[in-house]
Amino acid sequence: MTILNPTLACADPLHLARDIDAVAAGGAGMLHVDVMDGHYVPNFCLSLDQAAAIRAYRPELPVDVHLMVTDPFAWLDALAKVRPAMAAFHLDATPFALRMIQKLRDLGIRPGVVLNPSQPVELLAEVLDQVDYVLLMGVEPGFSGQKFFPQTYRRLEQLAALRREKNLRFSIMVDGGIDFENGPHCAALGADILVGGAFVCFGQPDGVTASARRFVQALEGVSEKENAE
Ligand SMILES: O=C(CO)[C@H](O)[C@H](O)COP(=O)(O)O
Repeated sequence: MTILNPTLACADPLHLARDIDAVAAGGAGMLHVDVMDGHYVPNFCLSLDQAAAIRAYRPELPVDVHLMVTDPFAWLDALAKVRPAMAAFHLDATPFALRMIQKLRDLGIRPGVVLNPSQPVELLAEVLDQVDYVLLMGVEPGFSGQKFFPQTYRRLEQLAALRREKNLRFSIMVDGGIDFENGPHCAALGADILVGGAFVCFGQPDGVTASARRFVQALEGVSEKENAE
C-alpha cells in the first residue's frame, strides 16, 4: 500500500510539534524532513538539529530525510546523530554515489537517491541495485507549493518497469506538487511513498489531520482497486 509522508517543510514553524501530532493523527507513514543548504537549492528549510528534536519528540514515527545539499558527505556526522530511518541525496550532488550509499548503510540508514525532473531515469542504472529507494521529484527542488510536472508519470512508469524487469526491491517515493488527483494516479503507477505538502496536508480548509486522513483514504482506495483486479 502506498503511504503518505507529510513534509514538515510545510508545517507551521511556530507550531511544529502541533503539526507533527496532527499529521500523525491523520495517518502519516513517516515524517519527511527537507534539509537544504542554500547552495544546491536557493533556500533553507529544516536543520538536522530539528530532525533530531523531531525524532526525540515522536520516536515511534520514522523520519525520512531529503538532503538538498551540494556535498552530502559533509552531512554524514550530523545524520549519524539523527539516525533517520531513510535518507536520500541528489544523484548529481556527488560523483561518488556508490560510496555515499554505502556510508548511509553503514550508519544503519536506508539509502536513497533523488532525481530531478530533467534527469532521465537511465542515470540510475548503476545504483538501482544498491539503493533502498528512489525519490523522483515532481517539481524542481527547493520550494513547496509548485505545480507537478505531468512528465513525472512517464518517468515513474519507466522506473517501475525497470524494477519489475530487473526484479529489484527498491521503493519509489514521489515528492513535489502531490495533490488529491495526481497522488492516487502515482500510487496506481507504482509509487510506494508520496510526500505530501501544500496540496495534501497543509493549508487545506478541513485542517491538517482531516486532509491528511482524506489523502490516506484516497490511497487505500487505489490499493483496493489494484488488489481486486
Ligand atoms: O522537496 C521539497 C521541495 O524541494 C518538498 O518536499 C516538496 O516540494 C513538497 O511540497 P509540495 O507538496 O507543497 O510541493
